[in-house]
Amino acid sequence: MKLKVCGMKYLNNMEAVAKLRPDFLGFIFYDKSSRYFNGDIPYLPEAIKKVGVFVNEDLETLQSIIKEQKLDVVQLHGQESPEYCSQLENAEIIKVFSIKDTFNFSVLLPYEEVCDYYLFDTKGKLPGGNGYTFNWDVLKDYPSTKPFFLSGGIGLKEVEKLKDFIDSPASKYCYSLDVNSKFEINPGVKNINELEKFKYELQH
Ligand SMILES: O=C(O)c1ccccc1N[C@@H]1O[C@H](COP(=O)(O)O)[C@@H](O)[C@H]1O
Repeated sequence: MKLKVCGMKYLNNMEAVAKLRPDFLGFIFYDKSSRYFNGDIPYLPEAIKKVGVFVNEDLETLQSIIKEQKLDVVQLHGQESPEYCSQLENAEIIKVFSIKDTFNFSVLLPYEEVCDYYLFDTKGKLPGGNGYTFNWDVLKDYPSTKPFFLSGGIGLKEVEKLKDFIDSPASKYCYSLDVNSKFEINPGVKNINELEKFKYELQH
């Protein structure tokens, strides 16, 4: 199972997280977020994919940020349409859907051909980074074969539940876990020891 660490903001912390070799590092390009990243992404090891997180961003602006920041992947966290996704170039696309207790999977259908991954997050007051888990049992009915990211409030306390999920049929197409606010000391500052512990505990 791959790991994405999202909401990176500060250089030293970014470098420390990168040493843990996550598969993806996420940068939030949404100026209303407390994790808003408005710098330049530094050089990172090639194996770590750089993900830009956007909420209903203007398409042209998004294209120029992809180019300037050399993003590998964009995570679309708003109400971006299938047409919007189909026009995007030069980055893989993660389309986000927010879930609480139930989910109508038919909304995925128009996105099947225009994005590379789905990400399932918890529905809350904010577009993302709410820090709550959703009912993962909903994913037992996942009808697609597209790889997805499991997100929303994942922290150290979820390890045992995650192991059960990973061992269950519901995780068949779960490609990566996505962590953010539950590993923070402050918004945008990740707790390295806790991330290390998370990686270790998931594997043992
Ligand atoms: O974290 C934010 O501030 C944020 C703002 C706008 C869109 C997405 C955001 N974060 C993403 O939300 C999920 C879940 O985060 P959490 O674990 O519940 O804190 C994650 O993918 C972040 O990338």
